[in-house]
Amino acid sequence: MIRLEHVTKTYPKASRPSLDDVSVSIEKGDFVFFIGPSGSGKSSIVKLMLHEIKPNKGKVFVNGKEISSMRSWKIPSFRRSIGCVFQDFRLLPNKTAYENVAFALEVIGKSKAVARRVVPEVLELVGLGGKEHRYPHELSGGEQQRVAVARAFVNRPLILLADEPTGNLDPDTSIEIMRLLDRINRTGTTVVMVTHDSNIVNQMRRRVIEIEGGRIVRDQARGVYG
Ligand SMILES: Nc1ncnc2c1ncn2[C@@H]1O[C@H](COP(=O)(O)OP(=O)(O)OP(=O)(O)O)[C@@H](O)[C@H]1O
Repeated sequence: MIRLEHVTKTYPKASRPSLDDVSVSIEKGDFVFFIGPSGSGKSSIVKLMLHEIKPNKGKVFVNGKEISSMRSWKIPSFRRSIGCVFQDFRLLPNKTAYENVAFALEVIGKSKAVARRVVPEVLELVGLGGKEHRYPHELSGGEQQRVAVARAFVNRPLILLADEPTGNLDPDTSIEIMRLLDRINRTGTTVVMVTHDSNIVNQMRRRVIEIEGGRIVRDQARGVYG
């Protein structure tokens, strides 16, 4: 599903690589945590997977395609095929929960009729039934993140990337968001999550890949934070 082959990434003006000869393979349906100290290269891995940055050396394969050589006009639709959730939710502030989720369908050309059928379903799934018409500022942080998860999942992506999705949430709310990601994973979606949250990692007991100084130092099935 996702494969990095000997990937090295050195940002312009940097004196040393942020990722140094990283190779990793993530299968369909996996649930993977990327952990490691601040600045170790975790977000850079997510950015490579989304083709937001390009490797200096090595190859990145997503869904069987080598994305490092993808034509630029194909990149927007490629990105839309991956669900993304971030620490800061990134909802559109002037759109309701319903509209935020419906917007993800609109941009891939789905009709309003499809949105009317699918959006309430997915908002129900994330536990926001009845709050469809609230604006982000009328929702708690946890609820906003649920909207973001609904938006990421509404197109039933094969891959969901989550960069510190619980970073702004309290422990109980974080666990609720993890339950959702776990449910999504059980539908067959591959979930890749960057986190500093040791409790979450220790509770979930999924694959843990630890990065330090741009290199993979541990790759453990059913791992702990360490
Ligand atoms: N656009 C950039 N230009 C130059 N250097 C960058 C850029 N983005 C990241 N870096 C550097 O690359 C290294 C890895 O950064 P990255 O954001 O991948 O780390 P991270 O593990 O996600 O950190 P954190 O946990 O703090 O979010 C850091 O040393 C960072 O300073």
